[in-house]
Formats: sequence, C-alpha cells, structure tokens
Amino acid sequence: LDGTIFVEGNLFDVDFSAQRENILPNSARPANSSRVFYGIMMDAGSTGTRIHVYSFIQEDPDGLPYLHNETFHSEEIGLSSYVNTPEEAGKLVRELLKVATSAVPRAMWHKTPLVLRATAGFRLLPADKAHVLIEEIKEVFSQSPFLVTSRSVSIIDGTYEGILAWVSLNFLMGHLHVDMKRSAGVLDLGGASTQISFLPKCQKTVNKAPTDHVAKLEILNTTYLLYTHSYLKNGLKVARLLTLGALGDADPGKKVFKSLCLPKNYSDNYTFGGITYEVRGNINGYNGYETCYKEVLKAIKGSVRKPYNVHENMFHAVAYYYDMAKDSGLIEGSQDEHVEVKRFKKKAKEVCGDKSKDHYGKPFDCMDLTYITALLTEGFGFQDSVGLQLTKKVKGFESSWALGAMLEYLHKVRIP
Ligand SMILES: O=c1ccn([C@@H]2O[C@H](COP(=O)(O)OP(=O)(O)O)[C@@H](O)[C@H]2O)c(=O)[nH]1
Ligand SMILES: [Ca+2]
Repeated sequence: LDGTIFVEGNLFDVDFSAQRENILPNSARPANSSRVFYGIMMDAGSTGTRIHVYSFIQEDPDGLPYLHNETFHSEEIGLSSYVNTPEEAGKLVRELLKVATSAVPRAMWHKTPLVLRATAGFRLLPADKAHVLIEEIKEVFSQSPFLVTSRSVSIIDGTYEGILAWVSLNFLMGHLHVDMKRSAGVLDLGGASTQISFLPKCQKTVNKAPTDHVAKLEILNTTYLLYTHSYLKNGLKVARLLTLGALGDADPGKKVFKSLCLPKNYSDNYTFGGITYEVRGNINGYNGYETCYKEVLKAIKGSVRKPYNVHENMFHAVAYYYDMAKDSGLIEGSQDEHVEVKRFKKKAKEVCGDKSKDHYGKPFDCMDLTYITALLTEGFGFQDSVGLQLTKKVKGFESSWALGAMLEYLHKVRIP
C-alpha cells in the first residue's frame, strides 16, 4: 500500500460490544488466512450512501486477487444532500462504519484500507460546500480504527467513475483474469450523472471519438483504451429538473415548474440536492408519450453523444436502468434479464398513456421511462432491437464501480 498514515486504536464512540462475540462471519474466514485481506469502499452517490466491505484472496502476488466476500449496506440518502448540515453527513458515515467494524476481524482493522469516493451529487455542489463535507468525512475517518491515508476521501471525476464501473463488471465476470476480448460494456444511470464505457473492437470508434472520451487503463502491465464518458446532469433525478426547466434556477422557491410528462392533476414538491422545487402537471395540452418525449429531449439534445459504433459491444445496464425496469414491471428482477431497447419505449407509452390511474404513487414514471428510452436511442444511438443485459449483481456481488475503485486503490489497476 502507498505511504501509510494510520490511526491506531478505537478513538471514537462506536459501540463495539454488541459485535465482539461474532466479529468475523464464518464465510469470510478461508482456511489459509495469510492470503486474505480486506478493503472498505464507501460510495457517496447523489441519492444514496453505501458501504462495501470486501475480502479478497491473493493467490498470485503479481496477479489480480479474487473477491471472496462482500458485506454491503446502503442508506437512501446522499451525503451531498447534507450540504448545509455537514455534521449530519458525519453522523451517517459513522453509522455506516459500524458495518465495517463487524465485518472485518478486529485484528485486521489497522491494516484494512478505508476509502470513500463521491460522485455526481458532490460534483454539482459549490466547491466550498463540497470541501466542508469532505473535511467532515475525513475527520470521521481519522477517528476510525481502519487504515486511512491522504488518498482515502475524494470526489472522483466522471471518467474515473465510468472506467471503474467497467472494471468492476468485467472483474466480476472474470474477463480481466482471462479474456479481455469478451469484455462487456457498461451503462450506468445514476441520480445525477450517467456513464457509458466499453472496450472498442473497431479502431474507428476510437479514432472518431473526442480525445476526452477515450481513457487509458492499465491492468497487469497491459494498457487498454476504453471509450468512456460521463454526462453530468444526465442522471435520472437531475434530468427531471432539466425536463422541468428547473435546474440552475437561482430562486426556485418562488416558481412552479410544469411538465406534460406528469399527470395533469399532479402538484407536489420535488427535492433534490437539498433544494425544493414546486412541480405540477400541465393542465393545458395533451400529456402522453409523444409530447413527453419532446420535453425530455431538452436534457439530451446537444449534450449526449453517439459513439461511432455502439453496436459492436454487448452492454450491461445498471443502477436506475435496472431499478426502473424492475419497478415498472418490465423485468421480474429475480435474476438478470435481457431486455430490448424497444421494450422501454413500449413501457413508456403504456405508462404515459394510462389515463385510468392518477399515478399518485409514481408520478414520475412516464417521465423517467421516456427519458431512459430517449437517452438510449437519441442519446447513445442504440437501435430498438438491441438487447441490454439489466444487471444488479454478478455472482452475488454488487456490480457498482466501488469494486473497481477498491482495486484501483490497491494498485491492481491503474488509470494513467
Ligand atoms: O451499489 C449501488 C449503488 C447505486 N445503485 C443504484 O444507482 C442509482 C442511484 O444513483 P446514485 O445515487 O449513485 O447517483 P450518482 O451519484 O451515481 O449520480 C440507483 O438506481 C441505485 O439503486 C446500485 O444499484 N447499487
Ligand atoms: Ca452511482
């Protein structure tokens, strides 16, 4: 590990007594524990804060480790929403750390790296406010019994996020260990940003891409060129604000934002990133899929770019692609499912056209499904007949970028 400054001892008031009896879950203790190590990655997303406690087995010191176990816990509030109450953010981080103290054996605490990476929710905050939150998290980390370094807490840029999601998925599928040619692309739809990442098979895809859409990635001394890009503000929750024309409004408290994507009689507050907006359905005009589609294009046209040949790759669609497909009944969600792009469109039409329901339970479903359809087709250029693999977990492990970030922190992958 890199230059290690670590804080020893239990300097803070987490109640360890409850966990003392069973610190190490049985499944996390392989026969030869000398080759086992742990790593803790927190994901400070725009709509949630999660902790992944990994245990790895290192067989070949020069190769990639194997993921042995993951303890995962998620809270549905983004740390960035505590923009004006940083001590609340600290409290949540401290709470989540209890998951780590019970998942990692006490004897390993001092050599287990503790890392937090923040994504688009933080990127959208004013720099000074983000700084205060980051300092608060660093303070909580410094009081933890884990291995904390100067690299432990940071906001990652979208390119990193996209690369790391690709690394995670392909690591879990075994492609990084064996055959990179079989790698799969990743579409990640978060609350505030969205990423597309794949290993181009044809040179023209690289040549035709703007230079900041191609990133170098080094795994075990081999360098790969990935097509990757993150679109800030194109995450599902921020795209709602773009569709409503509300994003960036200096004084949203005084206005009402309307959309033809919302049920006509709908009226409520919508909060994102610590700001509340008053939103309504549009009484005047036809609300349905076609009019909604035109509205959501405001968030896509001129900002999302089509890769030269997006069809050369098989893609896994994660995060809100999966959640929306599951919540709207497009997939069962019992296991990963292959879904053609046109089924998102069909579902969007069905939901937007359903006047029988008032949609009070899920007023944004029409907007969200229409946005996903438009993002995939108008945005990235997927044809209707293309199938996407909707993925939540691979082999029982979360398919989040967090695993890739852990491997990067451990110097197993490098982003030069
Ligand atoms: O380990 C994770 C982390 C996030 N998500 C999904 O990611 C979306 C939320 O995105 P996030 O809050 O991370 O926003 P971002 O900061 O990425 O824009 C939701 O669909 C979550 O279910 C997930 O499936 N697994
Ligand atoms: Ca995310």
